[in-house]
Amino acid sequence: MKVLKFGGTSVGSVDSIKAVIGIIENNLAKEERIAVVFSAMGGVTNRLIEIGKMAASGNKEYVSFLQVVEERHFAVVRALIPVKHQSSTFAAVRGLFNELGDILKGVSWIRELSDRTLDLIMSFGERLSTLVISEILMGKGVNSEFCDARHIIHTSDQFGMAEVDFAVTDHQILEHFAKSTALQCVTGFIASTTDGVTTTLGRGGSDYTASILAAALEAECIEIWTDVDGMMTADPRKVANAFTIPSISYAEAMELSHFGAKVIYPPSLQPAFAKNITLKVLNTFNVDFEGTYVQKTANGKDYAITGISSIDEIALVNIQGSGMIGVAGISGRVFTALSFHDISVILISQASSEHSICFSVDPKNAARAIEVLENEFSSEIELGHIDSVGVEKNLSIIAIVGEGMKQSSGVSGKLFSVLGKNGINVVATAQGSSELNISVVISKGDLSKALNAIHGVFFQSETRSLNLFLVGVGLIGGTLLEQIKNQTQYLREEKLLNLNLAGLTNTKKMLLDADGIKPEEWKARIDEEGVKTSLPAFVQRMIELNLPNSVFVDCTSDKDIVQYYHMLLDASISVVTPNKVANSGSYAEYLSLQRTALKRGVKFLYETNVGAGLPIINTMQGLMASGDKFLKIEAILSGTLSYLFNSFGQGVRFADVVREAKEKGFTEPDPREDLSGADVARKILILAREVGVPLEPEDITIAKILPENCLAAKTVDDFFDEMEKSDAYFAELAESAASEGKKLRYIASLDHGRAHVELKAVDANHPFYNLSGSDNIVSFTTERYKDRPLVIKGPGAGAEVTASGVFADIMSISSYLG
Ligand SMILES: NC(=O)C1=CN([C@@H]2O[C@H](COP(=O)(O)OP(=O)(O)OC[C@H]3O[C@@H](n4cnc5c(N)ncnc54)[C@H](O)[C@@H]3O)[C@@H](O)[C@H]2O)C=CC1
Ligand SMILES: N[C@@H](CC=O)C(=O)O
Ligand code: NA
Repeated sequence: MKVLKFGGTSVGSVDSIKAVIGIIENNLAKEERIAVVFSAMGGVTNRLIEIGKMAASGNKEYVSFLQVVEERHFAVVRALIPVKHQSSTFAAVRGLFNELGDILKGVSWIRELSDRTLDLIMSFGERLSTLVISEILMGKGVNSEFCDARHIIHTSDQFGMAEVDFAVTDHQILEHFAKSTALQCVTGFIASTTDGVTTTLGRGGSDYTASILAAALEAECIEIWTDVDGMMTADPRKVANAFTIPSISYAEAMELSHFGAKVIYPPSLQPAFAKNITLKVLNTFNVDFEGTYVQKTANGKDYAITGISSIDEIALVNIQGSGMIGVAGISGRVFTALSFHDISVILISQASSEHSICFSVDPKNAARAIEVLENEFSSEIELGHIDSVGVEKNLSIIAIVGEGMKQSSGVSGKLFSVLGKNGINVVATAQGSSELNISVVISKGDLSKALNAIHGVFFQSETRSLNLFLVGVGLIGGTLLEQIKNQTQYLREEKLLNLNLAGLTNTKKMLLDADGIKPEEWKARIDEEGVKTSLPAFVQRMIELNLPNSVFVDCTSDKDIVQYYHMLLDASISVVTPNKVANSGSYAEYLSLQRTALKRGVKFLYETNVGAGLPIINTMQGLMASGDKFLKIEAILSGTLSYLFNSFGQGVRFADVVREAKEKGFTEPDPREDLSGADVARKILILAREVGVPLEPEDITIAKILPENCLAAKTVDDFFDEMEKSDAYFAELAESAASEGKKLRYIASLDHGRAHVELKAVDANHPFYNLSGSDNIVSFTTERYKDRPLVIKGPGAGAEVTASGVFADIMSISSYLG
């Protein structure tokens, strides 16, 4: 025996009822013994309540509202019952509406709507839907019978939420089902007193009906047919990656539903749970989908938790005072007083200091809760033993639920760590000793971010998202987008990582889209949908979006962008950049960025500030962290200058090589920065700071490469003109080195806390002699690398290597965020 229950959406329209009939026929074809329970057509119960209230208030418009409800049922009859059988069904439906019309007329006369009358009015919803569907089945030749549950389920007269008399009910159900072999189409939600007065079963009432039937008939299974794919790991409207939980225990289902998951209402399934009856939650609109099995014990688990649930809005009440410490009975009084006033408590937390108790309630009860407690503890408050009672609003609760928590350690660590890394403050927390549920109270504004971030870390085999916001789509930014485009599939399939480009700006236009901008579409989309660029607005919008795992990528050489780094890091958004401006300003600025990132638990990564993609900064940070001491750094840090000195000479003009370097993407957006030595100075300054030497920009001595006329050039074009004029000067530079068998090298060094940059001619014995192309080289002499220095060498400029260095920083943030 199997009991099938179809909810309001499943019987809400002609099409959905067709699907329901198909499901029933399938079951019958398998020769399964089944019983079916129906809710009222979607929305009808609420409409009937509204109509009842209108009638009671003397509003005559209820009549036309009722006609609309009637027409909905007629439309189903017209569509799904063969014409020759329609008239009897029309007559029966009309009969019910006449009866309901009379009742409402009475209500409008006496202007009173008691709970008892309301139950009677509501009962028409299920009576109508069930009657119509049983007629449809009969029209299709199915041997079926309409069963008005008021004849078999008997209850107390607690209208609105009547209590079932199981002894009588079970007996009547067995008797009724023994009488007939026809398929029983049973009205959900409704029942009656032994005197035949109509009652209803409260929230989840139709599930309750199915559960009562299944328990009495000792069914093997209840199928709850609804409009979603079973119970999900999280609310899919809030977490796009949520997926169906294949198997869940009664206890877990109970916890999830307590915290807002609305697919089933487990308390109403208690009779079935008590008899270990399996429950399946299935989708009427996706019949072949497996759905969720709810059983006493769930089948093997793939994850440490089973699901995440939340309550969007709660208020947190806090009562505290030194007079509470060690005093027995305080919490007893708090909760007795609340329960006496019917205030339901959602979560309770008390620190072991006993100095305060906090609990959360529905915000609409918050003011009353305070009043109740202030009354209860008025004398303690007067004596100063209890400070006044406080309330905090605009909060949400998130609960992670799962029996698997019992066996695995580190679940709460993971929860709090992901919240911390996303800058989400935990206001209160509670874990029951059953270890089935850990709940956290957070600010309402962080709810969506928190749900997505938590879902990402606990359901890792589902794809996680990193949200990228890119500023500057020039050479490096553009190449980065190209690399991301080419890697999207690999990252998704192999690393289960979705790089979601959530925002993009160039100097003209900007575009933000939390759902993502495909890298291959960015140009077209920014053209069509972009709005005028404003960096403050971009940053503000990013912060407002409050997406989890957000990363700001600055691929500009903008000098004013730095001020936003602080704001971003402070909002727990990581920053990745090849732009050296932030790290080469004042030391105080450098330090403050480092500190803010640390404080907020996010990352500020800038590997490409020095040597482009070469692992220079990471290597230094690793050595520093593990306690090595830097004694000396010597380095060639300019790809552009390296290329120049490797290429010019013997008839090749200096200005032409500079042009080539620019075309190859080695130079700064303004090549004067490379040739003036400024770029190298910034880099050695950054390296000095990385090893703890607090230098300022003016502390670096820079040897000049260019003659005065070039340095004085006002524009980049003038600069090239001046270089052409200085050909003889450069030829002389190259020749004098070559004549001694030497090569020119622009070497930066840090020694005994002093940094300088000089132009040297080095011979073949010098370790920096053998370089080619845009090679950079750094040589670290440290306490651990004293006899032979640690050397890193390779191309230190260019679009591909720089963009891939930025990409690697982004990837390291993704691993950090887990
Ligand atoms: N080219 C290379 O080999 C390396 C470059 N870098 C650094 O990478 C950064 C980018 O360099 P490139 O891509 O070569 O420069 P680029 O000039 O080609 O690109 C920068 C882009 O940013 C845009 N931009 C500037 N300010 C902006 C703002 N406020 N809002 C929006 N967009 C803005 C510009 O219009 C330009 O399109 C620079 O900071 C550079 O120092 C670092 C390591 C190596
Ligand atoms: N312009 C720079 C690029 C890397 O920072 C260089 O030439 O090295
Ligand atoms: Na680097």
